[in-house]
Amino acid sequence: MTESTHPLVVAIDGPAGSGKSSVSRAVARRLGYSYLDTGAAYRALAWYVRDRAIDPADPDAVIGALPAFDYSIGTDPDDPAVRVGADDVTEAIREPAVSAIVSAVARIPAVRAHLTALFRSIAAGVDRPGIVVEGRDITTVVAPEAEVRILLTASEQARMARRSAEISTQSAQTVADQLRSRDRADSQVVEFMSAADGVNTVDSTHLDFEQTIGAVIEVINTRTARTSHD
Ligand SMILES: Nc1ncnc2c1ncn2[C@@H]1O[C@H](COP(=O)(O)OP(=O)(O)OP(=O)(O)O)[C@@H](O)[C@H]1O
Ligand SMILES: Nc1ccn([C@@H]2O[C@H](COP(=O)(O)O)[C@@H](O)[C@H]2O)c(=O)n1
Repeated sequence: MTESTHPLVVAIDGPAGSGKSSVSRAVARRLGYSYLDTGAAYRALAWYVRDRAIDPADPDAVIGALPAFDYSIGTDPDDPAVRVGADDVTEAIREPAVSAIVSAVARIPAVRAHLTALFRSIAAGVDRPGIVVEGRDITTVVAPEAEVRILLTASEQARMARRSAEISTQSAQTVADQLRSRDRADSQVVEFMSAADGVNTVDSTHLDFEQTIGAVIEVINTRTARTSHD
């Protein structure tokens, strides 16, 4: 067995509202790992484009905005602050107006290539022994060689109920419609509804939050024990 020189990568994908951010963050905290929310970068770009009145459906205009898009994110699970230039956009990127346009920005191949390179460089540079990276294409595109790859899923009904419990400013029906339409748009671009070869599925439909964290850590322990014996 040789000493690893790069942080152990735990890649987690899944549909909207499956618990990727909250569970990944909690798992990273428990294991003393870094945490990278890749959706935050797509959201921040959508926020930036909107802020500058650029049409998110115009790929050339969005690509033209990339060189000046000065993005940063914290990888400490206790402080994953998101900034664009001097603006702290941690809260703003969660607004429904950003959620409504993020899929249009995320479907542009040059945007995906730009952000994928950024994610890889952030993940390689962390100073903790591991990093949990979550999104839609982490197990398949961003880090297909990750030591641990997980599809975190839950039934549409469970995801909608959890999400609408968080959002008091919109009706349950509106929240459900938006979640469904974002998944539909995103799944035309990347596959995150079913697990790729070698990816472990954790279905949290009948698990509470704590049980889901436990199930993810169990996969990590199993996969890393196996890797260290290879
Ligand atoms: N197993 C679980 N049981 C109950 N609630 C959960 C569970 N997992 C996550 N949640 C809750 O579900 C909600 C959605 O979770 P989270 O925001 O982490 O999902 P997500 O996959 O990152 O969503 P999105 O892709 O839309 O950003 C949160 O309120 C979270 O606390
Ligand atoms: N790896 C990823 C991550 C996210 N996206 C796009 O960003 C949107 C927001 O992501 P959340 O995880 O915060 O919900 C998502 O709807 C996708 O459009 C992506 O394409 N790839």
